[in-house]
Amino acid sequence: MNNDFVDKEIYEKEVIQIDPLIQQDKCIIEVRNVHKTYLLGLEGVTALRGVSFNVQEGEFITILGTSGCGKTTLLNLLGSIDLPTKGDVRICGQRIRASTEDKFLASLRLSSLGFVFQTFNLISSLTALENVELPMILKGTLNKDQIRNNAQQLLEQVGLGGRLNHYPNQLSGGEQQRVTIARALANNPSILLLDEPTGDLDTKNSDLIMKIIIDLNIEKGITIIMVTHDTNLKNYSTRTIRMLDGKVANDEKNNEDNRAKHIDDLTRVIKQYQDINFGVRAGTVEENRQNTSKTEKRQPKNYKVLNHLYHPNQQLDNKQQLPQFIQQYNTPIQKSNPNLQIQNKDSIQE
Ligand SMILES: Nc1ncnc2c1ncn2[C@@H]1O[C@H](COP(=O)(O)OP(=O)(O)OP(=O)(O)O)[C@@H](O)[C@H]1O
Repeated sequence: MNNDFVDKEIYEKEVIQIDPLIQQDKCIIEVRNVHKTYLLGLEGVTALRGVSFNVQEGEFITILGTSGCGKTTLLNLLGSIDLPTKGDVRICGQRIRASTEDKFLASLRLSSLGFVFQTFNLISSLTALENVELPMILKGTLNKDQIRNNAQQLLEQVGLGGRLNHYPNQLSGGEQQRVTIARALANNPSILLLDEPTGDLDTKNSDLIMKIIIDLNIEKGITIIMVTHDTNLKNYSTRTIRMLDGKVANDEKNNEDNRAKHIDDLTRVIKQYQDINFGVRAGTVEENRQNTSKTEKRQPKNYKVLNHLYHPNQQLDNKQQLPQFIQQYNTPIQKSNPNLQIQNKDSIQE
């Protein structure tokens, strides 16, 4: 990591109360009594009301709960996209709090975290290959050839070796989501955070995406945290957290045999798709409509393109802006975080 980005908080050794049953050395995320209140006009909207749990390295956690219970808010805090109003979040040993600098958070996200959202968030003016290259260019530790090779390999891993130079609008929804996964993996993240990754996909593409995610967890040991409305998807994970009204209502380990059976079934189904027609095509509008019974309808979030990788409010809409953008990224500018201004710590409703 570039030393310019290293926040002095890295060296702080503040003691946080850890559940004694959990092995501290394998704990990759710690969430302690986290609250989040958004200020909407003059009123506070409380999204999280005292959430605590630990995530162990290599876990695959599904977060379920009804609309508005705080799942996305929690995922954003776990990904350091947003900051808690009160409470402690530690990601890969780094403490995140309201005063943590944006530059440090952006660097942490770039190095350790991968994000996949329901809406694919690809840059429309860049090819699949260039979209996957971007996080590596921004990190700035590899040369041009290494970046190109890595991006190509990642796209091959998700079955898109034949689509390297396609632009997002030349790809199906499932293919775009696979590019997003390849991009999320570009800097070898320890943690992959997914918000409804299959929410906009038909069953076949949803199956294929899930298989890729499962393989990343089992074969590469990447810690997965996935928000979904599709309760069936919990069968592929090792643990399920159910949220209710901004709190954890239930947190339990999933049955390993049940998981293995569902993964076997999924592998078999995918093999059938590929036997019939190599690759998985996106569903037609009609097919997608028919498939919605499986997943509760959800309004897609209006994420700004790739904001999760960079500073808040940073926009990158076309290729021409890229060099200037990279230069800006490498220049230590401290931008104020709007969330800090709208939070009123005294107004938290317990
Ligand atoms: N930026 C914001 N400003 C104000 N209120 C917000 C903001 N983001 C979320 N909220 C509110 O916080 C609460 C939790 O929202 P969140 O998006 O985390 O829920 P969710 O469980 O992910 O819902 P869904 O499943 O519908 O996506 C909701 O009441 C929502 O209206």
